Amino acid sequence: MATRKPIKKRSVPATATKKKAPPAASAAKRKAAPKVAEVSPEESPGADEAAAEDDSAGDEAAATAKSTGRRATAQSMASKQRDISVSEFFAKNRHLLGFDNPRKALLTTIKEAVDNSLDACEEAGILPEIWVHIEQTSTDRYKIGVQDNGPGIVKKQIPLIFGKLLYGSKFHRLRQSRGQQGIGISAAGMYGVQTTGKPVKIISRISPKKPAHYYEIQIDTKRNEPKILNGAGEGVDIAYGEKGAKDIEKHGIEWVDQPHGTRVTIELEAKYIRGRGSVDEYLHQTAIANPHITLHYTDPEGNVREYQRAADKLPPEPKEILPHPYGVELGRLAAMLAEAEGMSITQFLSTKFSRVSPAVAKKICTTAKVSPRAMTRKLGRPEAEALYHAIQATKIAPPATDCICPIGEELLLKGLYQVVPGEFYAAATRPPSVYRGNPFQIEVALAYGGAAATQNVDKDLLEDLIEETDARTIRQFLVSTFNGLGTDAADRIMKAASLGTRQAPKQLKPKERQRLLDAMQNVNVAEGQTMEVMRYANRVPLQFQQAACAITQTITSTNWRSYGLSQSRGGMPKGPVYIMVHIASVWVPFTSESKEAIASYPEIQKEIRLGLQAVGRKLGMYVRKRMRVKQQGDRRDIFMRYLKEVASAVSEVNGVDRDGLYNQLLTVAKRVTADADMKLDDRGRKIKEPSEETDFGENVLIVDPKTHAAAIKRGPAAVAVAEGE
Ligand SMILES: Nc1ncnc2c1ncn2[C@@H]1O[C@H](COP(=O)(O)OP(=O)(O)OP(=O)(O)O)[C@@H](O)[C@H]1O
Repeated sequence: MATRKPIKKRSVPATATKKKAPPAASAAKRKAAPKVAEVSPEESPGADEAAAEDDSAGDEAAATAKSTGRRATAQSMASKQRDISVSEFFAKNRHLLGFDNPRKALLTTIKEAVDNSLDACEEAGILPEIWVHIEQTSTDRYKIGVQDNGPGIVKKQIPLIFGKLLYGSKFHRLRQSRGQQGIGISAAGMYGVQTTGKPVKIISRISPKKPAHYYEIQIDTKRNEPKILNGAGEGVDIAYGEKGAKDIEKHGIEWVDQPHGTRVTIELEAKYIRGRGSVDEYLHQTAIANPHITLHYTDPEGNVREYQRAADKLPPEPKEILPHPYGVELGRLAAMLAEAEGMSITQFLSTKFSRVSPAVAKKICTTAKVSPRAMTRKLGRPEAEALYHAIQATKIAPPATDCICPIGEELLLKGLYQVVPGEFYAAATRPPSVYRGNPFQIEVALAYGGAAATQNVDKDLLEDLIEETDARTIRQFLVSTFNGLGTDAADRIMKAASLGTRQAPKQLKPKERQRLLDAMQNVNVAEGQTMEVMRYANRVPLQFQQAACAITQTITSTNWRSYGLSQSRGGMPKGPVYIMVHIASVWVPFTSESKEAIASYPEIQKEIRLGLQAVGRKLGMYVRKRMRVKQQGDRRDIFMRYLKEVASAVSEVNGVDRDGLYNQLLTVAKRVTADADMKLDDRGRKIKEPSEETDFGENVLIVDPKTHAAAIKRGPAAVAVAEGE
């Protein structure tokens, strides 16, 4: 921003400020551009000069335009050129931050607050416990409250964190975290203020020995600065005990009493809809990828869902690293050299970059023909360029990788198994790799098949499930009760049962219930099913812009036919498959500030492909094996159908003992179709015949889908995670 001032000054020619304009033209200019006249000097450092020049430049512009017949002149354009506040920019372009519609606004707000809470807890070494409460305050308004048991925020930082865009602790460091830009929560607060006029309310406590602080904040978009509305601009302390509790209630907020932590409350224009891209889906997927968190979620209808932690250990702490020299571009290198005061080149290279020892630094200097003892600030542009090329030409060890923490194959398998029904699971964590000097790591997990849970339901169970559900329609009942059953499959079941889409499950007559049961047992729901993809970046689920994401693009460009799935060219593979892809990195390259899709860096795509291939190969082995079992089973059925007749006919012709011959033929038939009896253990190995063993390798799980606990979700809460209407 600061760099704009001299540019603007230079762009206004001296003549423009000297000429006196006729009064009539000046008035016309003011009328035509009221916005320019509104700018305050504080808002734009160059605005005062611009305002002074405004009249004369505008007048001259009008005169020149008249004489030349042009619409605008350089001078008239110069009078309109000024600084843009970052908040004003994002207020106008809120879609860039994920606030393009009321439904997404609700999700983005919760996501920013929850991600911050998780980051803060993990950084402080605290097992996270998070409370999320969504409350509807009018037809199109919701109040969201997100609290954590994190370290809290010191008093003076609270206004800056929640009332200033581009302010944060994560942007300038290279360390794996969910947030990285310093925009998220303040943008959510700004959206709330803009759509409802209500301030952001924050309570934070940093120690049980100190009172909590309470602030009501509004962002001043013109200046990108916080405006504190309570306590005469200072915020207030919340007293202990009864009095504090009453104060909290008076302010229309909540606080689950904790020795330390932060709660943010934002009221905003929003829409709550379940299903794909919903808050429910985000929280559910967050729980899968973060087994160490406990989450209490109260939705707008008052349903409370608890996700208890499955792991009592925090993920290892990611280390902060220095930039790797290979990833630093020329401009950045020149800026770093200029900033480094009182340092020799060798000192500079070995302290500001990772993997550069003094010996490597010397080598770089020799290649660049620069003295290793030269002081950084004495270097000109040609030396900086020579150093840049020398860095690229010098062999430097790849960046350290303890700065990234993958989820790990075992937890990936566990997480996927808990929520996705299937019979075959495989996971692969790739070794760390690097793009533009930034370390990253790719993980892929896959769940396949399992007879549809709908086919294992009998009459009594169906009655119980209908009794328990609070779904309003049959479609909602099917989708919410049977995990992995999409709306397409639900529609096919309803069609086969000749039931209407709006019928309520509890109102079905006995005959209709029977038709529903028959259809559930007979419709092949796996047919036409498309692979479901769950994308994650630093353990945060990505729910939008699927097509623009490097993960989706790599999945569709991988050949899944060789792994036993059908796939049209460049399309999503077909089959009952769930795939989860996670990128962990010190800097995730998102395609936009709303952090919804990963940019297609070739290094990242290559790693994703290798991860997909690793689980794909195991899937291929399993699918082929399963097909062989089925083929041999069909073959044996045919033999069995005719063996008795063959034995009788032969006995009639040559008089051999019919039963003896039948038993002999039976033994032969069983032997030649032995694969039909093949049973696999939970690692995918064939049981009984060790000689023909197939090795699926590590991190594969094979289960009996009929006994899968995740297949059927019971009770009213199940509807809450269902596909939306
Ligand atoms: N609940 C919290 N507890 C402690 N510190 C927090 C909390 N929420 C936010 N912060 C601090 O406020 C900073 C700004 O948060 P903000 O959401 O605006 O950006 P970010 O998380 O750094 O990046 P991004 O824009 O990518 O989300 C964070 O970097 C963190 O230091």
